[in-house]
Amino acid sequence: MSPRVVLVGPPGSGKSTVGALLARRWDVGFRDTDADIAAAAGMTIPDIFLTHGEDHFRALERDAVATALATHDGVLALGGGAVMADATRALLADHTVVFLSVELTAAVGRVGLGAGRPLLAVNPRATMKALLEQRRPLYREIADFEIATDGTTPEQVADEIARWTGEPAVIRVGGESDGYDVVIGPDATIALTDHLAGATRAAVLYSAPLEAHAARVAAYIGEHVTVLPVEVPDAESGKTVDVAARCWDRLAEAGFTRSDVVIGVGGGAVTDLAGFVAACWLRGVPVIQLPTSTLAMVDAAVGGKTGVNVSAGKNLVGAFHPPRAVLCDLGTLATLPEPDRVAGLAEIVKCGLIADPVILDIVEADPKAAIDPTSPQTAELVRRAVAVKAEVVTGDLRETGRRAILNYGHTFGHAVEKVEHFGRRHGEAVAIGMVYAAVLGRLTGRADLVDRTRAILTAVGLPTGYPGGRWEELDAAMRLDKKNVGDTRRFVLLDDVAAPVVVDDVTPDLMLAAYREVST
Ligand SMILES: NC(=O)c1ccc[n+]([C@@H]2O[C@H](COP(=O)([O-])OP(=O)(O)OC[C@H]3O[C@@H](n4cnc5c(N)ncnc54)[C@H](O)[C@@H]3O)[C@@H](O)[C@H]2O)c1
Ligand SMILES: O=C(O)C(=O)C[C@@H](O)[C@H](O)[C@H](O)COP(=O)(O)O
Repeated sequence: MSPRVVLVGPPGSGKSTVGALLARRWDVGFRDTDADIAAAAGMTIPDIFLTHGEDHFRALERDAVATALATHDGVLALGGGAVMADATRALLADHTVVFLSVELTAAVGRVGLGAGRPLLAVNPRATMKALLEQRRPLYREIADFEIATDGTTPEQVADEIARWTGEPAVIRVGGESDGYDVVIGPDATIALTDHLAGATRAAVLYSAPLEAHAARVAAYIGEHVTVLPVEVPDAESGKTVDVAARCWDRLAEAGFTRSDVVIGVGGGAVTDLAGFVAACWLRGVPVIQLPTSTLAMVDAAVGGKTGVNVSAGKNLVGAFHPPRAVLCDLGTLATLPEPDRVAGLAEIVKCGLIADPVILDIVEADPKAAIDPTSPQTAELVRRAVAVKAEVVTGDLRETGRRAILNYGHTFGHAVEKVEHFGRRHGEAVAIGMVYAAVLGRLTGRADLVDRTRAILTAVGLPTGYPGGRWEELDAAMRLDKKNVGDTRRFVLLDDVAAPVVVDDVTPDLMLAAYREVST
């Protein structure tokens, strides 16, 4: 038996409040070792200090922590000084420990001037400052995860801890009646059976690298529906009208009706194809997306854009067809090749640049963790990026206005993909496109984000330049961009981080100048 999570932190960090919230959320018990000590001694903590001294209290505390770690399976909060004991820190090494950090001002503001806290009885502010400095290294030594509680509510802290400990995040896209959930977690696939209502058949579209996962999905739903496995060519080679037609033939053979469901299992190319196949069959059947790449989770599978490529360009044929649900099983990322994980970070960084600067902070703080499919940072980055897209799409499903900001970096990025005959990863092209857009932003008098954009993309291994001598092809491809209206050329630029604007007044000279600046 072991606590689900152990909360440590200084006085005023909110351990007891957050601990009680988590216990209720998980329907488990909450235990506080300070309360255990007071109950066992039959007196308050201050009285223990006054009557028997701190050394005696610390001995009682060591025993109380050891007992709780061995006998409690819910949420456990330790007294602020418990980590001072070497023996306690040694015991905590085998448990999931979260450090709730708090800065001095907030801590003093929360605990007041020491009422009822023996260690803060004299000169509380100076004593608290010394405690924080003395104990912070010890908290960090034993913590698996640290969360700053300054400026946040206990509910927000509990949410973040729940996510970090693997609880699926559920993000709603659209309204309660016409929207859908995006479920993000280590085993999100298990939610699939919640979304098969009314279906007799399920066509599972997948490509070879996902054959094993698709087989697991088919086995998992096999007792609920008749499964029609449909293997499609991998990556961009599957995003064609011919492949879609072959899928429709398979649905016809299986007698697929409007109550049946298409399930896309794979990267963005598969989810785009699956969505397009579902959008057109019988003029629309439900699709459930099971994205297995970072990019598909944070972008392709969410938002309802479906489509295929044609010789004239990328994604030029398609439909808006929102899914019934999107299940982002983070566990599938373990087999995603690193270049594809890196490519997905481009769309995550994009979300940081257009809407959520915390994304940029997380990636800049630890680029390696951002690439690691098992890191808590990856889970948080996926959740934040999905939240950005969900908020934008909810307000503008068919890209009649604000949704265009999600296209940041794509005008030049899609042109790169076209010029390279879709041979380059979408995320890599978008990365180059974001540098191009940052240069255009500076050239048009907006914030200069070029260096920060280049630095963050380089830190995770994304390209930031493009060969020269290809302007005519690139310019011609950008003329076909779906954002363009009439003869105007529209770009999404940034007045500053999280301040996107859609403009149609970028001159050809500036477009060429920006290309020259990103040319390598
Ligand atoms: N519809 C939209 O709104 C939208 C948004 C962004 C991108 N897209 C589209 O998404 C596509 C890019 O998606 P992508 O980056 O996922 O590329 P992808 O679909 O080509 O997948 C990249 C490679 O990774 C493999 N793969 C995927 N998940 C895996 C896993 N868990 N384990 C092992 N291998 C795995 C795939 O089989 C493929 O070989 C592009 O076609 C782009 O246009 C669409
Ligand atoms: O969902 C959107 O809208 C986006 O622009 C998201 C993009 O990141 C994504 O690559 C999308 O597929 C591009 O849309 P498109 O309309 O330019 O094909």
